[in-house]
Amino acid sequence: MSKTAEAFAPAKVNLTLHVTGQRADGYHLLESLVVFAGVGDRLRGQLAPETRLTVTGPRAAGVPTGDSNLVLKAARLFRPEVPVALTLEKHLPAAAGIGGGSSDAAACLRLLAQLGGRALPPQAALLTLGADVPVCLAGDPLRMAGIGEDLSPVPELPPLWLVLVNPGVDVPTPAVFRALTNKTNPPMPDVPAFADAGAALAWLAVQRNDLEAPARAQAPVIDTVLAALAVQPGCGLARMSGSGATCFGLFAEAAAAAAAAGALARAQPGWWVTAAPVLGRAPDQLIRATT
Ligand SMILES: C[C@@](CO)(OP(=O)(O)O)[C@H](O)COP(=O)(O)OP(=O)(O)OC[C@H]1O[C@@H](n2ccc(N)nc2=O)[C@H](O)[C@@H]1O
Ligand SMILES: Nc1ncnc2c1ncn2[C@@H]1O[C@H](COP(=O)(O)OP(=O)(O)O)[C@@H](O)[C@H]1O
Repeated sequence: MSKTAEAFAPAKVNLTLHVTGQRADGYHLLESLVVFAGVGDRLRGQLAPETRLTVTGPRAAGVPTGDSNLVLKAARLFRPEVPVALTLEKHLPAAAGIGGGSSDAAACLRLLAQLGGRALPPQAALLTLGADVPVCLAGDPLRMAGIGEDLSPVPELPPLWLVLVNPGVDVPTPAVFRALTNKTNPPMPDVPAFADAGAALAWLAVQRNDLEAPARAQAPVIDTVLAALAVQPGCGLARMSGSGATCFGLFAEAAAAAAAAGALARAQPGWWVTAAPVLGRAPDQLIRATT
């Protein structure tokens, strides 16, 4: 039987996202505290005569299955090729500010490195897939700067839980960056070591997501989502992730997060709502050989 492996592609969440400048090529300079959630897509692979991709799962609709899928773009970075039959099980909404495609690409790189016994491609190659791919490949809570290539460690975070909410509107990333009027906003201070979840929430509350205002202007339902999250018992912070439209509530208690997710799902059956822990440092848990 040929070798198989499975990789988890967790949702990426920008707990903060400060836009501090713009490069000559138009890309924006960011400073972001990035974490990963215990909810995500799954990618399974088996060595095969040639590379092919099947997309399944509850959020498969609308995800490209051909060459524009970031999984196939990632697979193509291996030269010579590692031919593999891939099944991507989509659980995350696409184009939603939680890096679904970037995290899938990172999962594919881990999977092919494992199955083919190869080294991971260099960082310059990763950036050709997307600015979020290096942080997704690292898979750790990190401070992200530059356009996404400059990653540095942060002190271990206290246990925290997320409620992720996507109202089902599309806000394309380039359009949100284009609509941002002030490109030079104050930087994000160094992330301190937090004594507990309360200290982390207090620090995060005075940081920002600079893309929230332009995204809200394009999709006013984001205001409704943020307001609905903020009033949930135990919600310490409600903010948008990335370029939206997914927003998160941050909680110190798992039970409060689960209760909030239940209440929001009942009140808004058309929204994608899920509760999940913030993952700690354990990128090796993101891949496992299945034979
Ligand atoms: C905004 C962020 C924050 O983590 O997240 P998402 O909203 O995508 O999840 C990312 O920087 C997005 O990363 P990613 O989605 O990989 O972006 P890319 O495909 O490289 O770029 C899409 C487009 O966004 C704009 N872009 C992206 C990154 C950046 N630092 N500056 C930009 O101006 C550019 O217009 C680019 O053409
Ligand atoms: N595996 C994939 N999953 C989701 N979207 C993908 C994938 N491959 C390519 N795409 C395309 O990438 C775009 C960005 O998707 P995604 O990474 O989920 O969003 P975001 O950058 O907002 O976090 C989508 O418009 C989608 O068409």
